[in-house]
Amino acid sequence: MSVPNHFELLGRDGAARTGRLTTPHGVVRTPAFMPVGTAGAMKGLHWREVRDAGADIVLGNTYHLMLRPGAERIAALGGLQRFTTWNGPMLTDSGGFQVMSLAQLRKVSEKAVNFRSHIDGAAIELSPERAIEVQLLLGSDIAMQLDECVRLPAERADIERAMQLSLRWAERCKRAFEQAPDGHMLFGIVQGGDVPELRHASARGLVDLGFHGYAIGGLAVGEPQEVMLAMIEEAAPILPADRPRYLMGVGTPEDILEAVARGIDMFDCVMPTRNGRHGVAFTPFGPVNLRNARHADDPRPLDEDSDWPSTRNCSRAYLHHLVKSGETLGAMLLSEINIAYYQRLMRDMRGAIADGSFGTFRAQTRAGWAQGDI
Ligand SMILES: CO[C@@H]1O[C@H](CNc2nc3cc4c(=O)[nH]c(N)nc4cc3[nH]2)[C@@H](O)[C@H]1O
Repeated sequence: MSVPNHFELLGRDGAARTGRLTTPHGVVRTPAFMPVGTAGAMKGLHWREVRDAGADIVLGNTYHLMLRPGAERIAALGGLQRFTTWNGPMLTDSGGFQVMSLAQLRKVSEKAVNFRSHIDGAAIELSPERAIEVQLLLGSDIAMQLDECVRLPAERADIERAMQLSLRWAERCKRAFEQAPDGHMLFGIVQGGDVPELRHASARGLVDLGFHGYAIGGLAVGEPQEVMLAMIEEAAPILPADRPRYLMGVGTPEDILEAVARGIDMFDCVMPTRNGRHGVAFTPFGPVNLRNARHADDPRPLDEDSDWPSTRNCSRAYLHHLVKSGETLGAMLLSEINIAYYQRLMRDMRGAIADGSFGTFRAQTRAGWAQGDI
């Protein structure tokens, strides 16, 4: 039985693509950046700011939400969209990655991953079937398979073991997802570390199973950018051209630009909000650290040409003062400024791909970042 396709390719420019992904809660324009609302909130922002900044879809995490407030409780309260009042498309990660990075005393077996909650030490078992059950209870529009993500560098034998386990878990997730309501999607996740032939085997195995979309995982885990980009080049051409491709956990504006140039459609990363909370703004001329004393008397805004009010109106001196004073408003303003910058980058890439000028856009954008902040 073929898997329904909710993705429509609208244009291509080289390997770069622009399209539309239709979900039960709305349409997602691609290339798309998904702000990360891990535990059902976007740190430092109201949902209306996330929406106004141009985000079509946000990400939530199974691991966090199943531990607190609990998947059954969110289902009883109407599902994640109603519970959070975001009310738009949502993608949920399956928990595989968070278990590896957050849980204590975790043990991976064929059956499941067993761990103790980092919140209260409760013993938890997360199987492929439970990971799907949780995401169906949350009601996310796009669910992710349960997988095992190996941090790099790693031994080839361990990368291969985790890749093969993830493929077997992909099949179990696909079976468990058969009861999902119409329109909801399940993405497989390509593993294989930094080993090309393991990336090929993983991608081919997932395509043989058939998914609504395909994520490339096991990256943005400490490897150099050139390794990440090389693994995209190994995996992307094997994935169906008419289905969405999602690079998990990525990344900086440059990572995203270069991944779009290699055929990636969807991204998520904590960087815009995390760096915002640490006083760093993303701009067309590269990152600007507002903690730096050089901003103390600077009346200029971060970018007078920006269409985002805070970026165009707040002086660097004010942002520097807020950050140095530890005012909450500093973290809030820089988080919205960064989310708005990422969404503007995605919007500009969609336009450049649509009119065949992505190559020029890529060169001009990189030149702006290289110029640095003056
Ligand atoms: C380097 O910065 C740290 O790393 C994270 C971003 N990097 C990342 N790589 C990921 C890989 C996977 C994967 O293989 N599978 C599943 N299911 N989810 C994933 C989620 C991922 N996120 C940030 O959260 C930050 O803490």
